[in-house]
Amino acid sequence: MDKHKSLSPIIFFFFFILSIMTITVTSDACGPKNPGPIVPTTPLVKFLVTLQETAFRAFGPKDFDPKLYVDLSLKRNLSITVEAFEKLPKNESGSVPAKELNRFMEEYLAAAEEDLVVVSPVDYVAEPEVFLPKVESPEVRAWALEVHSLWKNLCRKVSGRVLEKPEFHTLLPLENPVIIPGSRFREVYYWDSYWIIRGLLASKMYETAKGMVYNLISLVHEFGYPLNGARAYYTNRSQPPLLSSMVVQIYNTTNDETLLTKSLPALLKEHHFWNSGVHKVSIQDSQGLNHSLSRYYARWNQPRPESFIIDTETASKLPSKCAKEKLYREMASAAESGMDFSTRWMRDESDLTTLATTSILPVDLNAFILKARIGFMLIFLMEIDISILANAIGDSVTAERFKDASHARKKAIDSILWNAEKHQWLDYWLTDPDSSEIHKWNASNQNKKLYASNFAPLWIEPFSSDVKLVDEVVSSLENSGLICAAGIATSLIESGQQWDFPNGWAPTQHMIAEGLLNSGTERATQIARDIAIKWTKTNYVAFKETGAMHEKYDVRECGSTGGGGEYKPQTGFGWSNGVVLAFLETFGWPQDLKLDCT
Ligand SMILES: OC[C@H]1O[C@H](O[C@H]2O[C@H](CO)[C@@H](O)[C@H](O)[C@H]2O)[C@H](O)[C@@H](O)[C@@H]1O
Repeated sequence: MDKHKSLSPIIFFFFFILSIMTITVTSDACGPKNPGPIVPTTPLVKFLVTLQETAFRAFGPKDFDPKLYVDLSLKRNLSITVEAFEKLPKNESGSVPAKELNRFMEEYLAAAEEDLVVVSPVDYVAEPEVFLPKVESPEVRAWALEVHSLWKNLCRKVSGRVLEKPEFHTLLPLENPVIIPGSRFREVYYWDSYWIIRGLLASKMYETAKGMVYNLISLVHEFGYPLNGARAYYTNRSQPPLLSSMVVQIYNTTNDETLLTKSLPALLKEHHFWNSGVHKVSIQDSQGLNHSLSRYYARWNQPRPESFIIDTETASKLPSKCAKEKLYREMASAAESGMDFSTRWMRDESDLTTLATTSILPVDLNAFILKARIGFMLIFLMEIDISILANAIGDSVTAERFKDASHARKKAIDSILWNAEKHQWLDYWLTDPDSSEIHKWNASNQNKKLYASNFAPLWIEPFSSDVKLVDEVVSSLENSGLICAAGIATSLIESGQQWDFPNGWAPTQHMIAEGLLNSGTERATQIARDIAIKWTKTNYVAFKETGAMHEKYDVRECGSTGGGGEYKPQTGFGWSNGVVLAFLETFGWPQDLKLDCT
C-alpha cells in the first residue's frame, strides 16, 4: 500500500511529462516549422470577418448567415469605417448592442446585393428557335420555358461602383454578365458554371455562355487559376477544373475558333496549377511504375471568411493552434473539391474535425484533369480537351504533349484508383500526405466506401468507350443502391454533411447519366434515361409545389427538396436549371410519359 502511495507522484510526473511531449509532438506534426502555402487575404475581408463575429454576438444564432457579412461593401474608406467601428459602445458582456450595430451598418456599409446589378441577358428571348426539339409533352414544354425564363432572375453584372472602387468590395470586378447559382450565392461559382453553361446552350444563349468563360479566363490570368467564386475571400482556392469542358461544349455548338485561341493559354496555365506544387502527388504502383496524380489543396489555414464563426466553433475542441490550422486548411480544401462537406474527406465519418482532404487522391478530380485518376478522374478529362483544342488551332506539338499526358493519366487512374473486385474507381488515402518522396501504392489505402464519385470516370471517353469495362461498372452501379426514387444519391452514409445521403446534386446526376449515355450500350443508355427522368420529375414536382428550383434534392422521394437555404418562388438555382434543360435537350420527353411521381 505504502509503496503504491510513494509511487503515485512519480506516475503522475511521468504522465505529466508524457502529456507535454504529446502536445509538443502534435504541434510539430501540425507543421509550425512548415506551415504550408498561404494566399494572404485583404484588409477588407479581415474587417468584415470581425464584423461577422461582432454581429453574431449582437444578433444571436437565429437565421444568422455568416456569408452575408463578408458580402457587404464599404460606403467610405476602410480606415474611417474601422475607426467608427472601434468606437461602438459595448455592453457588460463586451458585445456591441444590436441597435448600435444596426445603426453603424446602415451608415457605413452597403447591402450585400448592391454591388451587383440584375440585367436581362443580351441573348435571352422568351421562346428560342428550335427550343428542346425532343420535348413533345405540352406540360413539359411550358415548364421548360418557365425554367428558361429564370435565367433572367439569375443574371448579374458587376455594378459600376465596384469598377470605380474595387477596394470597397469583396466582389471581384468581372467584365461580362454572369449567371449566379442564386439564393445566398450572389456571385459566380467555378464548377457551377459548367452545368449553367450546358443549360444556356440548350437555351441558345451563346453570348452569355461565352462571356462567363471569358470571365473565368480573366481570373486565370490574374490569379493563375479560376477561383472557387468571384470574391476576394475565395482567392486561396479553385474548384473542380471544368473550364476546358466548358470551352469544348461551347465550341462544339458554335464553332467559334476565337474562343479556342483565347482560351488555350489560360487552360495551359490552369493545367500547370493542378499538376505542380502542392496539388501534384507522385506515386509508385504495385509493378514499380511511377505515376503523377492530383489532389485538392487550398492555400489557406484559417477559418473560411464566409463561414468564420462556424469553422471556429468546429475547431474549438482541438487541442492546439496548429491542429486548428491544419483543420482549417482541410476545410478550405474540401471547399476546393466543391463537396463541402462529405465523409469522403473525413477519417471518422461522425467527426468533422477529422477532415483530411489533402491526404486523398480523388477519383473525380483526376478524371476531370484526364477530364485527369476519378478524384484523379477529373484531371484526366482536362488533358483530353486541351489536346482537341490545340489540334483545332493547328498546334500539333501541344496536342501531342497532351495526348501523351492523357495516356499517362489514364494509366495512373487504372493502376492507382481502379478496384477490380468492386468494379469501381476508389479514392486513395496517402499514408504520409506531407512527404515529398514518391508514395508507394498499397491496396488497403483505397477507400472502399461507396460514393457516386466512384463512377465519375464513366464520364471520360477512354473509359466510356470500353464496352467490357462499362458493363462491369454498370452492374456495380445498379447493385450499389445509389440509384434512388429521385436520382443518384451522393453516398449512402447519413452523416448530416450536405454532400452525403440523402442529398442528390445536379452535377452528380448529369455527369453519371451522360457518361452512361456516351458508353452507348443498351443497358447503360436505359439507366442514363432512368436517372434523367427521375431527376427531371423531382425538379418538376418540387417546382410546382414551391415555385422555385432548389440547390439539391432529397433522393429518397420524388419531388422532395433537400431543405436548407431559402428558395423563394420564381427563383431558379443555376445548376438545377442547367441540368434540367440539358437533360430535356438530350433525352426529350414523350407526350405519354407521366410527370407525377407514380
Ligand atoms: O458558404 C459555404 C460554402 O459555399 C459554397 O459551397 C456550396 O455552394 C457552391 C455554389 O453553389 C457550390 O459550388 C459548392 O459545391 C457547394 O458546396 C462555396 O463553394 C464554398 O467554398 C463555401 O465555403
